[in-house]
Amino acid sequence: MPKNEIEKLLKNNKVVVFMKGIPEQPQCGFSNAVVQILRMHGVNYDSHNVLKDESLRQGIKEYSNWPTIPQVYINGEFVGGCDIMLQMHQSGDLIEELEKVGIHSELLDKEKNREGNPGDGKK
Ligand SMILES: N[C@@H](CCC(=O)N[C@@H](CS)C(=O)NCC(=O)O)C(=O)O
Ligand code: FES
Repeated sequence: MPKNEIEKLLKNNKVVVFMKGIPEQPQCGFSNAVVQILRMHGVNYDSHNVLKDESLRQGIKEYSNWPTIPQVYINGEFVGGCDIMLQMHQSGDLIEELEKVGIHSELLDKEKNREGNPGDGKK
């Protein structure tokens, strides 16, 4: 798939995921991990199933110069695959990156509620 076609896909949503399968039924553990992470943050995103489109499967790897699927894009920029998303999730960087593009992570609200909730066992 040519670069300009991919750019069109990237413009459709702030968060775009290229994966194997669909969010409701990922076809690979790596794609599933990314879906689970985004779900935890309550992020709305576009997803594209590369297993249904061989030219997309190859095209997206050339576009990002990244050899594997899944691939997550925020504001049209390649962010990473499964390992990077997991790291960013664990470090808190993902919340920050989402915030930068005006997406408020649901996980942030949950953390705040915990801190502000007396009797939750936290000191
Ligand atoms: N370590 C990778 C795991 C993803 C991965 O290894 N994907 C492989 C197997 S699903 C892949 O896309 N291979 C090329 C292909 O299937 O086109 C990550 O962080 O995303
Ligand atoms: S499809 Fe086999 S590891 Fe992803």
